[in-house]
This record gives sequence, structure tokens and C-alpha cells, in this order.
Amino acid sequence: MKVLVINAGSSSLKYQLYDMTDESVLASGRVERIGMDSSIVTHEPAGKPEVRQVSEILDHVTAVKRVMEMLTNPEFGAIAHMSEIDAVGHRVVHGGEAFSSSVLVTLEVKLEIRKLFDLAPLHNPAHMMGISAVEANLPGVPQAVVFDTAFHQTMPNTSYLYPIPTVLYRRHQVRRYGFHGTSHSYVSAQAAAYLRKPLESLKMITCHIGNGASCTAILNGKSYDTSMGMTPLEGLMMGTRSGDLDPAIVPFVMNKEELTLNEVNSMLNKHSGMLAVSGISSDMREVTEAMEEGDKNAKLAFDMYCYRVKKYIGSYAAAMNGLDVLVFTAGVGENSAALRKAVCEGITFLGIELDDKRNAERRKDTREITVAGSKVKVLVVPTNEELLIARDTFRLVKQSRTS
Ligand SMILES: Nc1ncnc2c1ncn2[C@@H]1O[C@H](COP(=O)(O)OP(=O)(O)O)[C@@H](O)[C@H]1O
Ligand SMILES: CC(=O)OP(=O)(O)O
Ligand SMILES: [Mg+2]
Repeated sequence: MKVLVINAGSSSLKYQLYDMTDESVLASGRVERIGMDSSIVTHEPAGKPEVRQVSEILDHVTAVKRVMEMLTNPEFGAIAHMSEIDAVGHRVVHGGEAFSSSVLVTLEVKLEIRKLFDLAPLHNPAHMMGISAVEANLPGVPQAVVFDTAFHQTMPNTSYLYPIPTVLYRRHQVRRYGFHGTSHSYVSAQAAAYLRKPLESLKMITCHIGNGASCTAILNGKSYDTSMGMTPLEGLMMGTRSGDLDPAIVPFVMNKEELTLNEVNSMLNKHSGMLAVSGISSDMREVTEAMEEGDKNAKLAFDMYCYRVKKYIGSYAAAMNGLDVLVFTAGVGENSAALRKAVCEGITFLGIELDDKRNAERRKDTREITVAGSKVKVLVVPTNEELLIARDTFRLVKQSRTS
């Protein structure tokens, strides 16, 4: 069975085509700047050189059509005909309380995703466009949705409720949901397999540190607490997002700077975090480079970023009354030895003994970076959200065919 995985954002669409007989990736790529003057399509067929095209792609239906053209291109495609695609799996960021696992797309499921537009205005409308675009281009092909929030539906109410009037939860579902669940779930299972221990027996903290970043406390194999909240703004300091702050800052700044709701939202989501503090970039590579060249603001941004990761690890170790395994994943977590060192050096009291040489190694596989005998094992685990989406899609479609 061939499964196409789609991660649709407001102005981008990433894709990966899997052959599920051996889980190999036949092709992957992305369409960027959808709806803007010049869109960029980058297509990477397995074993062939990358193809890059610049053209005008005004909406997601056209973007999916272009992806199909790339995938079936006689020169650099991966399949002969679109009918070879048996199923499509989508990443959906917000599943609210309605979804605690992946599901096949039905009319009811689409209505539920629509109901959640308010809670994820940047993400869910884009995902819906992706789903509709596939319906238009591949009519009759089954689709599945895999939610970022699903893994965190096991959190106890002590973790997911906010201490505000409960009527707001009842009326508007104001509560903590958590995100990056597909990644936290995938890397925690990988870590347990690497250590040859049942996941349920380990107290684990997974740190997904990419553009968006979140930490999750995993107890008895389930999400017990996570740093993102009702939206992906809460928690850690991120590339352009503030993470935790005193909520009183919002009305204060709105009043002083005469900002609208949209403006303050945009300030906290797009103009804060590492970008704001460094004054240089939201990209960890550029901030680290500037720091190494002696830039003081870059150093402050890096230090604040790491300090906040360290604080979450400390609080989750307390929440679980212990820690066996700490996992770093995603763009920064997998690649920045400097971040891992800065974080781990400050929490040796938990029983973490980092191996500097192992930490500095540049590898692409799951590995331990603590010394043999370290009480807490620290692992770097490459995440693969797309593979988990492909697996869930494959499983759901197979089940629906046999039932
Ligand atoms: N070699 C590296 N060293 C440090 N940071 C890196 C490296 N490679 C990628 N990153 C960082 O990873 C981040 C992007 O992470 P990623 O997980 O791809 O994000 P997203 O999926 O949210 O777009 C960027 O801040 C980038 O600078
Ligand atoms: C939920 C979220 O923050 O996703 P991303 O890291 O892809 O921005
Ligand atoms: Mg990501």
C-alpha cells in the first residue's frame, strides 16, 4: 500500500510518499509561499536529484495538484499514476477533546475539525484546505487524520485545567491540550525500544525542540503533563513565540502600546522568543553562530532558551517524583550539542552525567549521550512524525477494509 502524508500549513504544504510494504520513502517535498507572488516547490525523489520549481500557486487545491504532477512526472516522479496512491494521512494540530486517537476522515470528523478553528486559527483551517484539496484531486481515496493533541488526552485534570472560572472550560473548552503529540509518542517508544525496557516502566521527559518547542512528562507510558497549553504558545521559549509569561502583560502592553487583539497575538506568536531577544534570528544556527562571535544578545537569547528547558525538566521530574530517561528531539534537540550541554550541565543533581564526546558526535540515529552508569539516561532520538502518520493511516485503512 502506498500512503501519501500531508502536513498542510497556512502557506505551505509538506508531503512524503511511503511504500508501506517496507516503510520506505519514495519521495518527499514541500510547497512554500502558497497564495503569494512566487511559490516554491521542492521535490526530493528517492535516489534522484532534488527538483526545484518557482511558479504561482494560489491555493491548496492547486498545491496538491502540483504535488501529484511531481509524484507522477516521468523523469523525476516516484509513481506512474495517481491511482497508485491508496490512502492519504494528514497532520492535524488541534483535535480538541473530540479525538484521542487517529481516525478516518468522514463528514462528522470534518465538522469537528471545523469546530476547532477558533482554538487553532493558524493551523486547523490550513489542514481542512489540505483535506478538501485531496478530495478534489483524488476523489474516493481514503484519508486519515492524526492529531498533535491526541497523545496528550491522557493528562489528568490537575495537568490540563487552568485555575480560572470553570464556566470558561464548560462554555469554550478553555483548557490545556498540548501539541507535538505524534512526535512525543514516537520518540518515547523509540527510546524505550533502544533501552530494551517497557515504556510503561520508565519515567521519561521528551523535549521536542524545533521551531515550535515543547516538553512532555511521560508516566506509565502516557502523557502526564506537557508544556504547551490551549494553543502552541504556552511553555518553552521558542523561535518566534514567547512561551510562558505573566498574563497581565497582555492587557498592560495592549493599553500602553494601543495594540489590537490581532497585533498582540502576532507579537507573542511571531515577533517574540529567540528572534526578539537576540535581535538576529529565530533560527538556532544563526543565534549560536552570533553567540560564538561574541554577540551579547545572542548569548542572552541562547541562555534564556536553555534555562527554560532546564526549568521544565526540573518541574516534570518533581511532577513524576523521579526521572529515568530524558530525550532530545526535533531540529534543535537533535542537532544542537551546545543546547543539550547547557541544559544537562545545570541538572546534574538529578543524576545526569553527560558524556561530552558522545554529545558532540554528529549522527542521525538514536543514541545515548550520557556516560555508562549515569542514573538518568539522556538520549537523542530523531523524530519522524510523518512515519507515524503513515503507519496510523495504513492501519486504519486496512482495518476498514476487513471490517
Ligand atoms: N545543526 C543545527 N544546529 C542547531 N540548530 C539546528 C541545526 N539544524 C537545525 N537546527 C534548528 O532547528 C530548528 C528547526 O527545527 P524543526 O524541527 O525543523 O522545526 P519545525 O518542524 O517546527 O519547522 C531551527 O531553529 C534550526 O536552526
Ligand atoms: C504545534 C506546533 O507548534 O507545531 P510546529 O512546531 O510545527 O510549529
Ligand atoms: Mg516540526
